[in-house]
Amino acid sequence: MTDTILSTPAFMGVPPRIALVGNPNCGKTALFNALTGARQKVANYPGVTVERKIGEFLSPAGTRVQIVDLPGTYSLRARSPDEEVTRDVVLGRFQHEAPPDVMVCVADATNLRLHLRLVLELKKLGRPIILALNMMDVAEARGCRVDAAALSAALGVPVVPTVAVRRTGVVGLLNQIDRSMGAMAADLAPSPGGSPNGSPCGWSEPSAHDLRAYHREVESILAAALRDAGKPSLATRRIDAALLHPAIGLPFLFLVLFLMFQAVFAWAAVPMDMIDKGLGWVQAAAGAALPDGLLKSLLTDGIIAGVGSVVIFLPQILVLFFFILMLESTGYMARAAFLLDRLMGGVGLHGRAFIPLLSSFACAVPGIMAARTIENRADRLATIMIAPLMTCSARLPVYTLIIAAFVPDRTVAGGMIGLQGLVMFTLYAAGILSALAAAFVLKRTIFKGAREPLLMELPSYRLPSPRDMLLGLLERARIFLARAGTVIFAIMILLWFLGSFPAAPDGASGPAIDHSFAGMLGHALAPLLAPIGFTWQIAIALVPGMAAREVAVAALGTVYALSETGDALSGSLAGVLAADWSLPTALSLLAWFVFAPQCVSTLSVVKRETNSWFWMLVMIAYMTALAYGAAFVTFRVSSALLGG
Ligand SMILES: Nc1nc2c(ncn2[C@@H]2O[C@H](COP(=O)(O)OP(=O)(O)OP(=O)(O)O)[C@@H](O)[C@H]2O)c(=O)[nH]1
Ligand SMILES: [Mg+2]
Repeated sequence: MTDTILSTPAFMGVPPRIALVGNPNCGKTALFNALTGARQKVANYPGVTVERKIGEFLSPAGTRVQIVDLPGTYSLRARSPDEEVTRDVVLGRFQHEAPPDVMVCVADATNLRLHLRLVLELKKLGRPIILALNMMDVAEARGCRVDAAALSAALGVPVVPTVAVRRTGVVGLLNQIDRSMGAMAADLAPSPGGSPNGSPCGWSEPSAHDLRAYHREVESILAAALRDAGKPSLATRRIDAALLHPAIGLPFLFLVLFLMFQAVFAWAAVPMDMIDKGLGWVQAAAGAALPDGLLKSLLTDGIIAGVGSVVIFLPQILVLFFFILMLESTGYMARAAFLLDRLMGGVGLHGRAFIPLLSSFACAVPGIMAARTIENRADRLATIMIAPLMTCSARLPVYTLIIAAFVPDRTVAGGMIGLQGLVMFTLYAAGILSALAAAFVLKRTIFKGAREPLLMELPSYRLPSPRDMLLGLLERARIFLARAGTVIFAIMILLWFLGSFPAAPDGASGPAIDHSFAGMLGHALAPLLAPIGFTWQIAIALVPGMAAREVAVAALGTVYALSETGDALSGSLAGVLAADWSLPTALSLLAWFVFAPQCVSTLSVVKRETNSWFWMLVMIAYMTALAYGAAFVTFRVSSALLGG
């Protein structure tokens, strides 16, 4: 059989392609990761995967197989952009790609009544199908018993039980994939004319009548194969009785979010201090070991001061992601969406907008992409336009740096609440409230439309696996450090160059950076930013800050290191800022960062997802106006109050 696969014309040159198709949250991506060793995002709410992801594996028969992970969908009657991706890939309409050779339908064994309907819809396409009966561990625990052989006979497709998160059944699935490809190749050999690789013609959206017919067919299949339906999870019901309770639900959610910001400060303090000391030591050692000159300046002022000022925030990023990963993997995320549905509706947003917005706390790019799960275009655009107002993790270093420099580290409310954490919480709240306000305005002006109800499956609660949490955090650390080591590193060298050349003329007074290219740029921009209280050093830092938010911090590190007239940077960057800026300037810069248009990657993903330059330009314009206005008001009001 192996040989037939390898020598079959259909597979010559191109590897055979397999697609994972199924309802949302049934474990497709977990299975994809188990098969390919990839680390695609797996989380416990519907709508995690919103684009197609491609991987590869070697089948037991030695065939290199390409596998496509797809967004979850309930039917091929796609309604939202993520579902359209799945429909188009399955039907072979996606970017002129041939349809997959074999489809692996993934179904949640505990919810077959819902999941089998899609299997029937796919079967109608007349192409090879394998059913992966996933979540068998959960089914077993709930006393739900499915007879896989009877199910296979009733459905007419091979069935393989799996537990994707534990890789159970993966070998069985691989063998079945080989068998299905072998059978396909054997079918092909005698009649090369009837290519199953051609696009399946004759697909039409199932009508209401078809859907009813599928429903009846599912019932008769279940009658044959479901031995015991089992009981729904009691734990999930009990937890929901408390956490979705009208009086407890919202306060609990706010408590969780509040704790998250307190923890970002409290838990991260010690490791950050250690990194700070370590960096100081490295900087001093490098300074002492190297002779004065360009190399020493590049290393200590450019690289260590710049990149180091970003790396120090790693612990905070990890604490933030620890909370986000917990919310996502336990299943609480989908509950939070329901709890906030009323609030979202109040400003005209769709309930589904909650997950894109919460994801934007990590980064606006995946947040904006998650808006693909929203069917209505006006609702989707409104969500995309406000997503960058949520405070992304790259802004965390900027906030922390300024807070550390200007907000005293003490507790308020009788020692219960850290003041720095409270200020951080306020900044996040400012972002959230302004996003809601912007949505309110947008939905009443540009994106008018009736509000649609939120329909979303609530997943069962799950205990996050410590291993997955650890891997998830390591992945975040890797991404963060890789950025510090590549983008930020490169920009710092460039900035160091621009800040060091041309050198100051003989006999000039003041720091050399005043006479450099960067200094010229800063001084040129300064009049524009003077009304909002920014110094020329801030003006320099804002420009590379467009590449990535945290670069602004690194840039301040380098600019101030080069501005020092004495030896190397004395004391921490926060200390230098505290001495150089007035409090109104610091507050004004915080206000700027709450609203200012995001990094280049965010803007380009807005362009891609809306498929228009127009919305990207609108975003830049409205956010810049907001940022300038907010910084102006903050600077003027605080200057007046503080008599500055
Ligand atoms: N207990 C158990 N949990 C599973 C199994 N497979 C997946 N999960 C969990 O189910 C949740 C959903 O898994 P995903 O792989 O993200 O599901 P998906 O089908 O890709 O979801 P979408 O991308 O939203 O369509 C995650 O919390 C997984 O850890 C399984 O076999 N057993
Ligand atoms: Mg997925």
